[in-house]
Amino acid sequence: MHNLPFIKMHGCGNDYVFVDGFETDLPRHPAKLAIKVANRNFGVGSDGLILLVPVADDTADVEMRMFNADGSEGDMCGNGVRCVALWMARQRRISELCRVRTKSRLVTATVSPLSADSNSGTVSVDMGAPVIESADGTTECLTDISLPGQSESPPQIEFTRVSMGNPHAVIFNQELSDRNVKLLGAAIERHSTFPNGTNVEWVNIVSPTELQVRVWERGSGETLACGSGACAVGVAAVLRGVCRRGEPIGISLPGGRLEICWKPEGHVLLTGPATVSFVGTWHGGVA
Ligand SMILES: N[C@@H](CCC[C@H](N)C(=O)O)C(=O)O
Repeated sequence: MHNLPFIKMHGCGNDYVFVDGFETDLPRHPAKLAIKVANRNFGVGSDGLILLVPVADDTADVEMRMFNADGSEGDMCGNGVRCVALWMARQRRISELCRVRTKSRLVTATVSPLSADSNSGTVSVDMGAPVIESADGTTECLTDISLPGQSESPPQIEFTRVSMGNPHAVIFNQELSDRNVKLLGAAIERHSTFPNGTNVEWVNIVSPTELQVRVWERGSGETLACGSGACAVGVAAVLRGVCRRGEPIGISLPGGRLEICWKPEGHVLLTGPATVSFVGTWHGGVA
C-alpha cells in the first residue's frame, strides 16, 4: 500500500496518527508503520498510531487498536478514545454515545458539540473502574533504581499501582524535573516489578481539586498528556486522601488540562478537549 490516507488528532497535545478503516484498507503491519509515522523528523510525528476498525456486530460502534511510538501495542488510550469519538461524530457515524472497544475494555464517550464538520470538541469518556494493584491499597516502594553513571545511593520512589485497562505507576512527593520524569521514568518503565512495563506519572499537589502532572509513557517516552494516566493519578490521589471521591479533579499537564471524577459507583469519568489537526496521505511505505 503506497498511499495511505490518515488523520492527525490530539487530546491536550497527546497526538496520534489515525487510520480510518471505515474508509480505507487498514495497514497489514501496524507495529512497523507506527515506528515510521511517529518519527518526528522522518515521519508524520506523533506519540503513536491508532487504527479505527469497523465492528461487524452491534456490541460497539468502533474498535480501536493503538500502537506506541516504539511499535508496542497498548491496551487502552484515554486521549485516543476521545479523538476516535470526535472523528466518529464528525463523520456522522454515531447519534449520541460512541462505544469504543479497546484491547482491554469497552468504553463509552460523549462528544459535544455532536456535529459533523466540527474539528474540535469536548469529549467525556466513562473509562470504567480502576483496578488498584498495590498490595496495601496505597503505596509500594522502589529502592533499587540505578541510573547509568550515577554513584549516589538509589532514590526511594514511592508509587501507587493503578490499572485503567493499562498499567500506571503514580508518584507523589518528587520533583517534576526532567531528570526524574525522563531518566527515572525510563528506568521505572522497565523495572522488573512491572513485568509488562508501566506508564509513569509524576504528581505535584496544587490543591485538593487541582493536580499538576508530567507523564512518562510506556513505549513513547514523555508525552504532553495522558488520559488514562490522568484517571490513574486522580484515583491514587483519592486513595492517599489528597482529593475527594465524587468531586471533579483538574489535572494540568504540559499540553493542557483534563478533568477526571472517580464516581461513587466506581467508574472514572475523563473529560477534555479533542482536536483534528489535519488529514494527509502517507507515502512512506510499510503500510
Ligand atoms: N496516552 C494514552 C495512553 C497510551 C498507552 C500507553 N503508552 C501504554 O502503553 O499503556 C492515554 O491517553 O491514555
